[in-house]
Amino acid sequence: MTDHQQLPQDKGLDHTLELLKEGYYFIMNRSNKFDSRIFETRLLGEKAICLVGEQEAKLFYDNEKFQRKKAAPSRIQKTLFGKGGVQGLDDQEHRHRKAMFMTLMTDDKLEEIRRLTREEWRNQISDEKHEVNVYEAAKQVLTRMALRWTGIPFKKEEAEQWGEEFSDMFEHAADIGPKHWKARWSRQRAEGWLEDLVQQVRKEKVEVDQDRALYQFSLHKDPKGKLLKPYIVAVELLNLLRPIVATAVYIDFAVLAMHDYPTEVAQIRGDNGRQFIQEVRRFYPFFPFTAARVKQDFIWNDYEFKKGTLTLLDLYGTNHDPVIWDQPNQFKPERFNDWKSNPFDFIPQGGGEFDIGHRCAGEWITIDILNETVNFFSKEISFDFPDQDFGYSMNDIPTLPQSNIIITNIQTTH
Ligand code: HEM
Repeated sequence: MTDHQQLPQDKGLDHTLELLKEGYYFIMNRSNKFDSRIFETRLLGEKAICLVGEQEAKLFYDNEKFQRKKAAPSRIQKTLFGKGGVQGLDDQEHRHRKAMFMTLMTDDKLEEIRRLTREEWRNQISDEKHEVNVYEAAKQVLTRMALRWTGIPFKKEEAEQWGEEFSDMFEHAADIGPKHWKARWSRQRAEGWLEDLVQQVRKEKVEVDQDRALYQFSLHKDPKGKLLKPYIVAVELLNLLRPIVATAVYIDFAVLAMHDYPTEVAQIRGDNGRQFIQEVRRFYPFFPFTAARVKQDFIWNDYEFKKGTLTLLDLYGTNHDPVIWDQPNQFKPERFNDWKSNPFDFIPQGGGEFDIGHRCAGEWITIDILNETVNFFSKEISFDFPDQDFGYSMNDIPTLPQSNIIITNIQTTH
């Protein structure tokens, strides 16, 4: 018997099917039912603790209490993350690898992200076009931008194929059946291609810009002073390429927001784009939650956490937590006018610190891509929204507007 409080328990043998059915609402539904920001459930045959809220995020990002080793399910590793990448590392090894990513996030390199995004949107929609599928166009724009930014040589006609493979990894990560296998196959192909490229860079058989990720990752040394294995470099390059292309999901939602909240478009034109983008990242669903394991036994708020227990932090739920957000289910960019954020309240891309924690390495890149894109759509082109299904489901992960957002009668205005 324990003297500590019992965690509210989601009764039943396993709740994986409910997770698939309830999608983004799975943790919130139970948190509301138990009137508790912490509860216990069972997923994929094991006990899991679920957390939602700011204080709970603070707990989750405490490196003394949680670790990432073996936190991601194997099927997600084989599609979304890859094996041996930064997401699954801890402590000194994690800090060292994360620094490899964060040294790319300089003002100059972010400025280049903005310039390349602008250029590639202009290339994509250079002439008047009758109809554009925004999601598909965004993936193509971002694939070319990401390959250029990382310094990866490619032929123009190959870009679309690479874009499809990068997309398979995040579009079908949680699927079962043939789509899952397609995602695995895409990852294997992309890793193989990048591994070869890394070997060529090391043997100086290909000319590459030394300032770019391809070169820097290829020659990066681990804490023991050894070069990373080529397949690990490939996994980490995909940790840049894949999520840059995944930003197409937010782009699609940003254009949906331009349709659903037309008064806000005037605000963007008046240079209030940043608040609009932050609200897109808060309001629309993308990553439902993130996972870690208890590093060592500890007590928190009189609840016992046992070493090794899988623990999920609800990112979507925390971004819709009424304790943090006034009218969380309303789209209100002005809430960010005077917003004083801390590392644990606004967490669409994870919380905590960038350098010592697992917060998304590409958060600034994401904001810059969205900024340029929203500027392009609101200031450089005019277009119409034909009739289409603007709805999106809350149980597909990741979800998208049913129609992918189609725009017609596109004219450049500059
Ligand atoms: C589409 C927008 C994006 C979303 C929604 C997103 C979301 C996330 C989330 C939820 C995490 C995990 C946080 C955690 O487990 O605590 C993460 C980690 C990461 N993201 Fe992103 N991300 C996005 C864009 C990017 C971009 C553009 C890049 C790189 C250019 C990137 C690179 C990474 C890396 C390397 C990690 C692992 C960090 C670590 O484990 O220390 N992400 N992202």
